[in-house]
Amino acid sequence: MGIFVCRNSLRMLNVRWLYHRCLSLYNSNHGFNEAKIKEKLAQFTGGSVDLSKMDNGIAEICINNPSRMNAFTGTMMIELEERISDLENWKNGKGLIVYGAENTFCSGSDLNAVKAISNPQEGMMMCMLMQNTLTRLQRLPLISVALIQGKALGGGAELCTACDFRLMTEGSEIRFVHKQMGLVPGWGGAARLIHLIGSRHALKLLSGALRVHPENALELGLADNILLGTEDGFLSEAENWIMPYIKGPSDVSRAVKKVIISGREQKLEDALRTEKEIFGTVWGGLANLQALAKGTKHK
Ligand SMILES: CCCC(=O)SCCNC(=O)CCNC(=O)[C@H](O)C(C)(C)COP(=O)(O)OP(=O)(O)OC[C@H]1O[C@@H](n2cnc3c(N)ncnc32)[C@H](O)[C@@H]1OP(=O)(O)O
Repeated sequence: MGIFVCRNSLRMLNVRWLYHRCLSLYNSNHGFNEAKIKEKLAQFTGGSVDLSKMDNGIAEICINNPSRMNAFTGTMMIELEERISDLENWKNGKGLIVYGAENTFCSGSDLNAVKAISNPQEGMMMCMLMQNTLTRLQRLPLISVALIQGKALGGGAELCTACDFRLMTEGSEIRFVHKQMGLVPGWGGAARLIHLIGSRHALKLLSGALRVHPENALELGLADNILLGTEDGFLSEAENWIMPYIKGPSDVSRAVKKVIISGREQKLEDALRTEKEIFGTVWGGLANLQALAKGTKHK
């Protein structure tokens, strides 16, 4: 009996380890040394990444470093990874809102940290850590929304592309300022932007470091809505906006997000097979049986 329990726990651990390897892009095979770059980043302190999970199945991540326009210090990059890990293990979650403290989104990476790790090796490690984290954010079985107030600059612009939807408030802007810093996006923002708006528009935004205002973002398909309320009401407006998409039981809502992830990321045949597997998790499930028993109509 003891051996059976032990074997089972080992299998579960193995499955979880494999699951995390699949969700992440880089591991030691790619020359990525997570412990080493985290040790380095831990030297650049300040700010925090705060997570709150609510009973209605919506979580909020607050990028919190207002004295530097919510720029990501080293410790904040580490914390973001920890918060995403936490959300990966939150089995009742349905939605996620990512926003910045004090009415501005995020001004990218902390320039003090950038200066101190400007050698290419460490820059690449930081880039791999952030790509891993943002890819895992994008692959969460939660419907995610970036609430953009004020400015989303550089890495902040990249962060917002890792969410499923973007809501912008009046006067806000998304701007890939990398070129003006002698850089290109490194947190996966260019690849995601091309998926969102196509390579022609993406090229304009990156090569011109253009400011994208809400109306323009709507036209491009980069933003999904413009919020017109007041500063203290934007978070609840974002919650209301996401509600219709996360209505109903969490297993069904999470299954919907999972079929979208596989359809987006896999080749058609693989995506079809994955869709079948996910279908099998909801077919004959409680929500399915209840809908059948009620004789649900869709008038
Ligand atoms: C792969 C990732 C690539 C990247 O993310 S590279 C970083 C890209 N971001 C930037 O270059 C942003 C540089 N900052 C700016 O352009 C301006 O500060 C910004 C955000 C337009 C705000 O302008 P203002 O409203 O006039 O405010 P301000 O300049 O006085 O800023 C207030 C305080 O925040 C600081 N701050 C803003 N962005 C920062 C950053 N990324 N890293 C470190 N500190 C940053 C700024 O230095 C100022 O601090 P202080 O009050 O002078 O002590």
